[in-house]
This record gives sequence, structure tokens and C-alpha cells, in this order.
Amino acid sequence: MAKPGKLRGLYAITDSQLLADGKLLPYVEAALTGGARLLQYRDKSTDEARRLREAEALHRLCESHGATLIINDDAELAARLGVGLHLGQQDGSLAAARALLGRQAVIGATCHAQLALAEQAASEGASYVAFGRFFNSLTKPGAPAATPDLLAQAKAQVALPIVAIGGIDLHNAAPLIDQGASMIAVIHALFAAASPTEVERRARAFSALFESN
Ligand SMILES: Cc1ncc(COP(=O)(O)OP(=O)(O)O)c(N)n1
Ligand SMILES: Cc1nc(C(=O)O)sc1CCOP(=O)(O)O
Ligand SMILES: [Mg+2]
Repeated sequence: MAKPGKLRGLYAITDSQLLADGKLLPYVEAALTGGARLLQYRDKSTDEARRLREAEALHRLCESHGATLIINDDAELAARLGVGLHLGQQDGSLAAARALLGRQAVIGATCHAQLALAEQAASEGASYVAFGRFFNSLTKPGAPAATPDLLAQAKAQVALPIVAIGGIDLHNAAPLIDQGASMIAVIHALFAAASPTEVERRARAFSALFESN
């Protein structure tokens, strides 16, 4: 199981379009330097060789910053690297992933706006539960909507760290943390930036929100 306190703070998620043209590693390094505690490699392509290469490079970056790498969707790739995994409702069995990755691995589960899905994920061995989307998301506009009061209910009912995701930016994140989110997962408002310096500035600002909460 993850150490207490490890699953708190900014959770950066990569995006293949935003981080094309050589931006993946410098922008991720900037996010980690700015304080991101978790990094999810989210790449929907079927180019296995490139995915392995990129995930290995991200693993090295995360290790050098003391951050946790999570692979989206792909339990085999997570097992190959010995890192964490995020699974949605259509991405295969959480219990099987836990058996494959072992009890130390961080495994997250998408729960949309449903507490029942979070309770099920907890019983199947999840390390955290993710709710969203809380705001309009440019990355995933069709994701089912959730409201912030869900976070307080989840905190009372589910004994796992809670991730909030979907359209989160520096102006709307704080109330989600106040309501019970221990991690804020962000793509666009972190990585749609003109330079690594700007990514680092944003990551520092997101991370600072956790210091006053
Ligand atoms: C932290 C986090 N929360 C939710 C998701 C969404 O997962 P999923 O529903 O499987 O959708 P895809 O990301 O696979 O398109 C996530 N990736 N990370
Ligand atoms: C990948 C993903 N899953 C969501 C969900 O609600 O399950 S919202 C989302 C996209 C998050 O990106 P952005 O910070 O750019 O909105
Ligand atoms: Mg998925």
C-alpha cells in the first residue's frame, strides 16, 4: 500500500497532442520541478515501441524527483516498468491488476460521479479513487459531470485518497481541495503552456494550494 501522505498534491497527466514536438520530457520535468507528486503517462496510441521508450524516460524523471509514475490503461506496461496504473471502468479488472502489480503499486480507479463505484474500487484493491469531471474539460469534453459536494460525501464514505479531475485550473481548484480532494489531476491548465518555465510556475501554484489546506 502507498505510504500515507504520498498521495497528496498535484497529479500531472500527459497529453500526446499538447506534448508533441519534443515537449514531453522538458514539460514533464518542469511539472515535477514545480512539485507534481504523481505523473500519469496517458497516450492512446498503439505505437508500443514509442510508448515503452517514453514511459521509461518518464520513469527515470519521476525517480529523480521522488514522484510516482502511473500508466494509464495499460497494466502490462505498468508491470514491465514496476510502476503504478490508472484504470477506467472499461479498462479491465482492478483485482487482476492488483494481483499482477503487487500490493505496493499505486493503482487508481475512475469512479465518475458514483460513490458506489468508489466503494467497489476500494473493495477490489484500489489505492485511490478519481471523480470527475468537475468543470468543462477541453481534453475530455464528453466525460460525465460531477459536482464538488460529491467530494465531501466520498471523504466521509470511502477510506481512500480522492482525486478530482476534469477542467481544473488555478482559479477553480481550491474549493475541490477544501471539499476533500487530496489530489488534483490536471492536463490542459498545466501543459497548454508556451514554455517549460510557465509549466513550472503553474505546477508551483497548484502545489501551493495544498500547503494552506
Ligand atoms: C486520475 C484520473 N482520473 C480519471 C481518468 C479517466 O480514466 P478513463 O475513464 O479510463 O479515461 P481515459 O483517461 O483512459 O481516457 C484518468 N485517466 N486519470
Ligand atoms: C482524462 C480525463 N478523465 C476525466 C474524467 O472525468 O474521468 S476528465 C479528463 C481530462 C482531464 O483533462 P483536463 O485537465 O484538460 O480537463
Ligand atoms: Mg482509461
